Amino acid sequence: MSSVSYSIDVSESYAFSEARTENNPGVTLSWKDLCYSITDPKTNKSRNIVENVSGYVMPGEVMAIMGPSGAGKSSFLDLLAGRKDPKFVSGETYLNGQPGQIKYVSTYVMQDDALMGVLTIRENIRFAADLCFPSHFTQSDRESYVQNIIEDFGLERVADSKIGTVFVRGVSGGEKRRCAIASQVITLPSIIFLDEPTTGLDSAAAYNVMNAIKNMAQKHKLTVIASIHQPSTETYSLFDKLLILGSGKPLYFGERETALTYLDELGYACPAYANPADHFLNLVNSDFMKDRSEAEDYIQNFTQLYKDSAYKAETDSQITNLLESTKNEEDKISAKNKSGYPRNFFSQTYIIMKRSTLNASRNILVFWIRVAMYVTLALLMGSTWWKVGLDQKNIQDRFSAHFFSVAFLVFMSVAGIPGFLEERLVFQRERANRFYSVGPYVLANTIVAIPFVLIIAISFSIVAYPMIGLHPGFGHAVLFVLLLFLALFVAESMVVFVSSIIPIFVAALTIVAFANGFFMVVQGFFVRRDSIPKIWKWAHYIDYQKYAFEGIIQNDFIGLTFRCAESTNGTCNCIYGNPTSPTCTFTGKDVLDSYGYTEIVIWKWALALVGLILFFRIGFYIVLRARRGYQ
Ligand SMILES: Nc1ncnc2c1ncn2[C@@H]1O[C@H](COP(=O)(O)OP(=O)(O)OP(=O)(O)O)[C@@H](O)[C@H]1O
Repeated sequence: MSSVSYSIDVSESYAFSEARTENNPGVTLSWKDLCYSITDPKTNKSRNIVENVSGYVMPGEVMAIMGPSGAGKSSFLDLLAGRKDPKFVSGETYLNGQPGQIKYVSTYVMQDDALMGVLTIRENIRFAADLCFPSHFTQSDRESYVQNIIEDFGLERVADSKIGTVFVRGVSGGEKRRCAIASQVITLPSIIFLDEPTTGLDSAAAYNVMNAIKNMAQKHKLTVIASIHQPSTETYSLFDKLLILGSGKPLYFGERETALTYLDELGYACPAYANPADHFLNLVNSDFMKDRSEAEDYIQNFTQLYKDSAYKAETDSQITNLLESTKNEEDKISAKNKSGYPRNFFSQTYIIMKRSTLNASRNILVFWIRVAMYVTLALLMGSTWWKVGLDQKNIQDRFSAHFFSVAFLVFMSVAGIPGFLEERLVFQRERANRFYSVGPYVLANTIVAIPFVLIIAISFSIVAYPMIGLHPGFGHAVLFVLLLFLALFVAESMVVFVSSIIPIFVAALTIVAFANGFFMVVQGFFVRRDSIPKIWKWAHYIDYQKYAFEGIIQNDFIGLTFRCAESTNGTCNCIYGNPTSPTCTFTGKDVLDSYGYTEIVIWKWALALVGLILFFRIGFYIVLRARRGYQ
């Protein structure tokens, strides 16, 4: 094992806790009479979700919050971690016996594993390290930390295996969970909150996860609090302290080792060979009692027994001692709190960009299947509209080709939603744990999208443009690609904007598909522009597909000369331009004029598309900013 120590200078970073050296032995977390109440929307009355909970956990200890389903475990964990609206909270929380901002010294690990499936365990942890270690750490320092935490979590054997996606079978559920935890606690924050870290794992995997956490807590003097559903006997034996909740009330708080003695004293001795956690939880579970008032009395009885017990008195006196002993000390933890991130704006942006590029380029579903689909579509279009020609009868075919190119390309941008939602989860966790802020993330997301959207626009055009036989000349082809690129970029920006508001795949897909369908209707292709009803005119002017389509037809038609139809007796029949044209031809301008497309200026239309990109990207930023980090 590497000998690198974990001493970190907190003055430079907030994702970090203090260095746990001999002079700084971690943070004791204590809380007194914590309550959380909400206003019940049905009855409009106040309802206590957590009631008068007191306790403390020392550095190096692991505390488990246990209780039947609905007992208030997650609510209490959130409350302790400072994630509940202070309006609904009462009671006090202390860091080393003093009030302090818990978010600066803690990390909250949520239940679901927000990881990038196409990256390996090492890559996931390494990117987290890159983001939250201050810049004075060299690359090799960071690598040593990454290696250390991989070893601490027993992940060495699978460190270079991918997490796994729907296409690639990855590591096991337990390994994935350990990686998710490792990548969020790499900075060894003084306090770690874990929301049901073992849920969904078999008992062996659950034990491995908790054992890794326990070892880490002891080795680095971390204070760990975890909500746990139903631990096995082995996992239960790893806890130092227990908080048992029932209907939001404390039924026991104290050493894990004395919990069974307490039950014994009450006359509920744990049978030999029984799982102590199961025994305790079965005893305090009133869910299946038919009479609700009897169930409430049952829990109330346990609450009172605990309130009157020596264990409760001992806890209160310990908390008082803790507060007394630090009363006259300088407020060490709050003094170090200031806003800021471990890396500067540009480093954050660069690291997120690097990770997103790697993620997108390896993600078959997100990107390469889309490229393949666009190329296939280009081939289909090319063979259908093959060398569309310059005859009068082909005018409508040309319009349709342009409409379809824009419409289909932008419609398929919904394929980006699943990839974005996966990335968003990672963002949400990392932001909540103060790895980086919203600005760098939005900027990185925007920059990374550029080459990918460009590849799509080029790969489609390179096939479709010559096959259909659009306006000859390199400049025209480049303009075609540019307009398609801008339209696609607006569509991608709309996708991330909508998905950030409603991060649910089916809902985001429906809304984006609806918006795109609506924009097609008011674009001015199916219905002449001057026939669009007044009530939909506004939509026509904010319709990004209109600007792309009109720019593309201007680019294609202007400068081309078309042949009029000739009747069988040789007379010329021109429906565009001069009906009695002596050359029996008409120009592309004649066509556009006849449909009322007289005011198109390509650069202005391109600017309108850039404006819409900015609109959605700024909207995306505002939505993410408006949400609290953990929402
Ligand atoms: N914001 C809220 N509005 C209404 N009820 C709430 C709110 N938050 C929590 N509750 C209720 O409080 C109780 C405790 O919820 P909580 O999720 O904390 O329990 P839990 O012990 O973590 O449950 P589980 O083990 O099933 O996840 C539940 O009855 C829940 O419905």
